[in-house]
Amino acid sequence: MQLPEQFKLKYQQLLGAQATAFFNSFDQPVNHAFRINPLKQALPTEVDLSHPVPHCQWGYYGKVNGKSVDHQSGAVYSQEPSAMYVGEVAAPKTGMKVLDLCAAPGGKSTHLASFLANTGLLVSNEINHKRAKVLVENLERFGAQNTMILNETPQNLRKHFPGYFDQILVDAPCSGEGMFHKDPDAMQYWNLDYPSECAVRQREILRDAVQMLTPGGELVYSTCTFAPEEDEQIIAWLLDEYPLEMVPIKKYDGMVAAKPEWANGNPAIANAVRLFPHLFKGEGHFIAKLRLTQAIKSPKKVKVERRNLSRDQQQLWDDFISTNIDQFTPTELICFGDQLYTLNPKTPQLKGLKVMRPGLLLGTFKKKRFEPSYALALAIQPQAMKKTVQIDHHQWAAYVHGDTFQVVTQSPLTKGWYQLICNQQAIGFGKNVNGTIKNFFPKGLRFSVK
Ligand SMILES: C[S@@+](CC[C@H](N)C(=O)[O-])C[C@H]1O[C@@H](n2cnc3c(N)ncnc32)[C@H](O)[C@@H]1O
Repeated sequence: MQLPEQFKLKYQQLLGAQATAFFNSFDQPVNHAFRINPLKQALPTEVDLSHPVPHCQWGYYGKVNGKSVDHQSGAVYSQEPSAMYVGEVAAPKTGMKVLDLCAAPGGKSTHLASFLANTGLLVSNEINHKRAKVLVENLERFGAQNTMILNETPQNLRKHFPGYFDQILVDAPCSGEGMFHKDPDAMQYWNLDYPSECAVRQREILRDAVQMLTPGGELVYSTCTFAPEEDEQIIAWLLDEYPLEMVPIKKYDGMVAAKPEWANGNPAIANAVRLFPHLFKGEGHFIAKLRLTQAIKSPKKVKVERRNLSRDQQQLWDDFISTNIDQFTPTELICFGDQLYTLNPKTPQLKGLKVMRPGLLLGTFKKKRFEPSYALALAIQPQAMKKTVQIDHHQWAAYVHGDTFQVVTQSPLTKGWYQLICNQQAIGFGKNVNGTIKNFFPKGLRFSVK
C-alpha cells in the first residue's frame, strides 16, 4: 500500500526498529471478526464459532454474510477485532446509566448493550443525522430494550445531563490512521497537521463529556488512530485539566502499554493500551479508561419524563400484550405522536433534545388498532411470546423482500399477529389472514436474497 510519505517519516521516527513491520502490516489481509449477541437466547447458526477472539467474550474471527438470517435477526454484529476491545474495557455493570457519545454506526453501543443486558439506561448519541439513522437500524436489530437514541451535539447534551452518567464512552472522531488498511480512501484527508486538528475537536468533545459524569463515573476514550496527538497527548491533557485518575487496562498478547514519552512523560498514561497492527491481529486502536474522583458539576435535580398515554391507547396496548406476549412489562411508556415507546423511569425531560428513539419503539396507534413494530419483534425472545410461527429459509427470503407468503400448519393458525422465527431467531412480525402472512418488514430495510 502506498502510504503518505510524511506519515512514513513520522512513524519511522516514533517506532524506530519496529517501523518496517508496522508499514508491512498495511499489505497483510484485513482481519474480519464479529460478536454474537447475548441478548438473543439462540446462538447464530450460519457463522463459524470455532475461532474465538481471546480478548472479547462474545468475539469470533470470521466474516458475516450481510444477507443472512444471523445478520438480519441481530444475532451477530460485524466488528474488527481491535474495536472489540473498547466495549470489553468499558464493560459497564448492569443497572448503570451509560452514554455512548459518538455512537454511529453502533459497534460499541451494541457491545455496551450486551453488558447492560436490558438493565439501566444506554443513551446512544450521534451528531450526524444520516449516521444516526443507521445507528437506529443497528440498535433495533440488536434488540436492546433500554436504549435511548439521540442526534445531538455534545454541548447540548451537557446542558441536559450534568453529572448524570456512571460511564461515558467517547469513541472519538479521529484521523483514522487505523482505517487506511481497510479503506485506503481514508488516506486522502491525511496530512501532517491533521492529527492536531482532530485533537482540537477531541478536546472540545471531552470537555463536554467530563461534565456529564457522576463522581466516581468512568470515562472511556478510544480512537482508531496511531497519532500521539490524539492518543497519549489527549490523556495527558485530561489528567492535567480534570480530577481524573487512570484505571489500568489488562493487556492481552500483542497489546502494549500507551507511551508516556509520546506525551508529557506522565507515567500514569501507560495504563492506557495500544493495539498496533504489526503486533496484534486487528486494525489498530488506542483505549484509555479514567475515573472522575470528584464532582465537576453537581447534578441538578433532574425532572423525569412522564407517561402520557390516553386511556384508549393504554387499552389498545394492554389488549395487544394480553393476546400476544407472556413476559414483557416495561415500567413506563411514552407516546411520541402516534408511536408508543418504552420509557426508562430515570429518563430526564426530553424537551430541547433531538430524539431519534426515547426508548424501544413498541408500535404505532392506527385509528382503533395497534400495530407492533419490527423493533419489538426483534427485542422479545420467542419463548416470551404467546404466538410464534416457524418459517423456512424460502419464506424468510420472501419476508425480507417484502412479499406475503403462505404457511401450512397442522392446525390452522388463528387470525392476528405472529412473531416469525427462522433458525430459532425472531425475524419480525407478520399478520396471519387465512393462512397468508401479511408482510410488515420495514420498507427501507428490504433486500433480495440471491
Ligand atoms: C469513530 S466514529 C464512532 C464509531 C462508533 N463508536 C462505532 O463503534 O460504531 C466517530 C463518530 O463521531 C461523530 N462525530 C463527528 N464530530 C463529532 C462531534 N463534534 N461531536 C460528537 N461526535 C462527533 C462522527 O459522526 C462519527 O460517527
